[in-house]
Amino acid sequence: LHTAEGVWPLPQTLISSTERFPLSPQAFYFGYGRQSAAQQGCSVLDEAFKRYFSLIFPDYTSAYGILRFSTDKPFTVEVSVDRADCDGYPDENSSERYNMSVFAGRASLKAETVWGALRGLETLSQLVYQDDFGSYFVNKTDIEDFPRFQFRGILLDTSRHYLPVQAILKTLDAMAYSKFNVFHWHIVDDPSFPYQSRTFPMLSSKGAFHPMTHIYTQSDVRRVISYARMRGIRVLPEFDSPGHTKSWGQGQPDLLTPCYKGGIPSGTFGPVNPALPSTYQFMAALFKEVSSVFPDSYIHLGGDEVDFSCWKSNPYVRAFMQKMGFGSDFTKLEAFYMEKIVNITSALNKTSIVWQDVFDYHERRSSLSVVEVWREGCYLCEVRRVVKAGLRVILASPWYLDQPGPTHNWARYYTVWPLAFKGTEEQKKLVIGGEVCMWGEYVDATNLTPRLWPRASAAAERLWSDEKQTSNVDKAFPRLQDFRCKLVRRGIQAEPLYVGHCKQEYQ
Ligand SMILES: CC(=O)N[C@H]1NC[C@H](CO)[C@H](O)[C@@H]1O
Repeated sequence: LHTAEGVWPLPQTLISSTERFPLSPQAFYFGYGRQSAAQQGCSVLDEAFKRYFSLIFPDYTSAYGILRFSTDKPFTVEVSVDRADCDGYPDENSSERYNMSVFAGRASLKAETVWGALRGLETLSQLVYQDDFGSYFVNKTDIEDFPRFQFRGILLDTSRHYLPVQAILKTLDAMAYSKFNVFHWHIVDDPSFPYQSRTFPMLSSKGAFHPMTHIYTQSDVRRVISYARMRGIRVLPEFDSPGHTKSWGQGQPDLLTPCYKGGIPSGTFGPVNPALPSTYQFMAALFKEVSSVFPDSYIHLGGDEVDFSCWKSNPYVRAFMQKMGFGSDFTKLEAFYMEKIVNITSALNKTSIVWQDVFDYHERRSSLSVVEVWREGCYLCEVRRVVKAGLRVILASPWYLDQPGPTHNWARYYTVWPLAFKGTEEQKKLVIGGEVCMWGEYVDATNLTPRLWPRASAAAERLWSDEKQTSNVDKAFPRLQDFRCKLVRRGIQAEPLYVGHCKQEYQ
């Protein structure tokens, strides 16, 4: 697989030939085109040139190299971008389009933005191959490429199990190899609160599994955001409420609803208490901090799986319901609460994403922006309902990779057709992309990587490539096997798809 067929995800249009050019590491250069708006000193690309040199020539060390690679005909990769957004962040509108031509002695990579250039460098790194003697080659190739969907995410859950920062950075590396561009950080939940808030330090000192070893300091968070930016990956933080907030109550007394039994508090707590003004003051202060720590203009507010029984048992909440005219319809209370939080974050210039439960409960859906569809069943029916309401959709349902089941069944994540519902072109445009969810109930740093890769890469091709060219599982299988060996060579412990071998096995 030495042609562009060997690139995963498959580029939109590619023309490659059997003509090939030898490469020698000590005569291989990255440079900026004269017309490029970005030039030397562009942080994202300078870093990428170094990173991709090592990825393209993994066994090259200067001493070793000189002995072996004699053909020192120089090969230059000339990168040109229209916009020098070198010090900015990728966002939901960033163009990732690139065009690349590879011919004798030279490759020309052109893109609108540095983010598109990063995608082209990843493709180039997958086009280079070694013959059985270890010599490097690249075939003559012409590629025009761009993503089918703008939002291509991976969710990690760092509450059910704590993930060391190194595991998160490793996942960001692997994401870039498959051209994912959003890291959805489900950072806190019921069991633990590892985010160290400077406004409310008690949240992690009381709510983390351990206040010193199982936390993310502000510098840890900044490191993840910076590492992701260098790879053209957005970091989308999720602070899920009003449910999934048990750990919040440890550090913030009075935040959660006291459940009642027989007319008196039972000592257990439920979702965030929607009846207290102090709740919204706390939330406003927390989201004010979160909005300044995470630069992305989107924020995920959760809103999934709210159990109403505790709210029902609490006389003060019931009285609040009467006062608000909600009667005994608790979905109105959840909608009221979510609308308040959406308003808090939009006042902070953030666009919110919520799980589909919020949409399902809501009448006044106009206050919502993006809905993430995650429930099983006819998920395209749900997608259709959401786009008919004029809202944008992220599809996660078919890609819950944390779920047990025939884990080797990568085809199950490949044969997904996100737009296979009755709708207008306008409505289909509202499907902005999809997301692979790796929830943490049974996952920590010991099994995260093999459970995520290469199965998530099956979704990556669905989200990046042209559907017509990538709808045949039998044609994809050898390509994904080949790509899995590239991941292994790059130090990603991607599990095997079936019987076979890699030239270089993991060790
Ligand atoms: C939106 C959502 O998925 N909520 C919960 N659903 C089941 C998941 C495990 O597969 C997690 O527990 C997650 O917190």
